[in-house]
Amino acid sequence: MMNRNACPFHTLLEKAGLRKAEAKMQPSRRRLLMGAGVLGGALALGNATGADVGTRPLATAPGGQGARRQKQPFYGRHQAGILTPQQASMMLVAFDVLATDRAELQRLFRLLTARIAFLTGGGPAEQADDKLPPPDSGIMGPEIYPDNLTMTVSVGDSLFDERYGLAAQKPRRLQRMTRFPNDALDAAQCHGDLLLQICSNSGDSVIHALRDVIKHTPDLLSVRWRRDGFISAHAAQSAGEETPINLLGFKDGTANPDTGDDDLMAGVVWVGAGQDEPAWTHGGSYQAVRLIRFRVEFWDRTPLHEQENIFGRNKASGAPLGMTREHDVPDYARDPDGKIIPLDAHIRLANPRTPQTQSSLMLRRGYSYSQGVTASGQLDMGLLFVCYQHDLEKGFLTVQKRLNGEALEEYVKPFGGGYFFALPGVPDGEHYLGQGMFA
Ligand SMILES: C=CC1=C(C)c2cc3[nH]c(cc4nc(cc5[nH]c(cc1n2)c(C)c5CCC(=O)O)C(CCC(=O)O)=C4C)c(C)c3C=C
Ligand SMILES: [Fe+2]
Repeated sequence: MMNRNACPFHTLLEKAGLRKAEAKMQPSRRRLLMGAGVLGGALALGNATGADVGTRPLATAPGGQGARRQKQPFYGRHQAGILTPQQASMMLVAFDVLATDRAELQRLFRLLTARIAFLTGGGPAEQADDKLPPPDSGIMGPEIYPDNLTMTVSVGDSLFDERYGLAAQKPRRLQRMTRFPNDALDAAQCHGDLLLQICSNSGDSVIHALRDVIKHTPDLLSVRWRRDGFISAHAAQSAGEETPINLLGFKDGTANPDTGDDDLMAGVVWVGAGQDEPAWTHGGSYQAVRLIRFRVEFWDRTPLHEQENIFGRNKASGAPLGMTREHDVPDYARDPDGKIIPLDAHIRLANPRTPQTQSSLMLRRGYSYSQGVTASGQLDMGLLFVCYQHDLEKGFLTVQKRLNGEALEEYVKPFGGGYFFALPGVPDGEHYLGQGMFA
């Protein structure tokens, strides 16, 4: 077999960051283990560089009280919840904005900033006169624990219509999601002026955070659609070291770019000065959300080798077909006819790993969903696909076009979602989310 290190093609890919996740795996696992010994229960992680705390692995995998005290700093150059290692519970909630003018919209963003800063930091639940409705729902008791909560705010293309005079400030690639050939979009579960991605160690903190926001914004926000998601508690507690398994039984997230590599994140995830985008967008990211139902009954009757050929990976280990370890890197140049990994395998279409397709990299942060049964009596479960990229067209749209017609389509049905722009972070307590839009 050819020595990969001597191969100029691999050297190029490595330079381009494609193999860095693998290279970084060992030190990051070592830090995790060291941290577990030193810190015991997890505590707040610093954000000294101003970068998203997710660029550093969580120091430990706490349970009980430790987990409830785990905190993701709110202030920084980027919002939390993007590079942050995936927490166990998530909710996507899309809103229509009811603000009647620009000043009211600014009030909304100030209010959201204040609530998120409080909820993610924790503290005593607000009390009031018992003749008034309690300010807090009370579902977490008298003390609000941070519980590793992140609340990531994104805006949709419709926020930049005529209502608030923001058209000139619209991120250049932000657009309304349109139908792909395999989609069956339900209008009631698509789009939104504003999207909140709420993630936490537990479902009750996620619900508490949602109820808090709704309680504070009755005249400013109206829920448009909502979905709850989860990954296994075990994968979540590993702080990014163990890849979650999706509801088709495959590890999902293996080949994500390394969130600990700041240069790579600057090129893949964050909008920056090198792009033809309004200055206020720098530090933000394009977010594509797709609600995808799985035909699990049909999938569970599909032979294993067919399932594995559809993804191009071994089901148990997550390794690319023909390889042994999950983070082994497929070598498509050595398999030009798809004898080992079929040419229409999901991973091969999604990322052909050529220098030309390097520009379509993205960071995926998907969650499973499961809720009852469909009208036709099938299990209603699937994937809340979420990905972040610095350019929606080069990232999600290009990859989705390559995936159109893939073998996996027989088993999945996208029915909702939308495209959003995740706002840049809030540098300090003097600023608020989205402030740059109003400059
Ligand atoms: C447009 C982007 C993508 C959509 C939509 C998408 C849907 C989708 N994916 C899975 C399951 C897996 N995806 C995997 C890898 C993978 N998927 C995308 C993009 C989209 N997937 C990318 C860019 C990649 C990485 C490819 C690579 O770099 O090699 C995998 C393999 C493991 C992994 O790397 O995560 C699985 C499994 C489902 C079920 C799904 C729903 C339609
Ligand atoms: Fe995928």
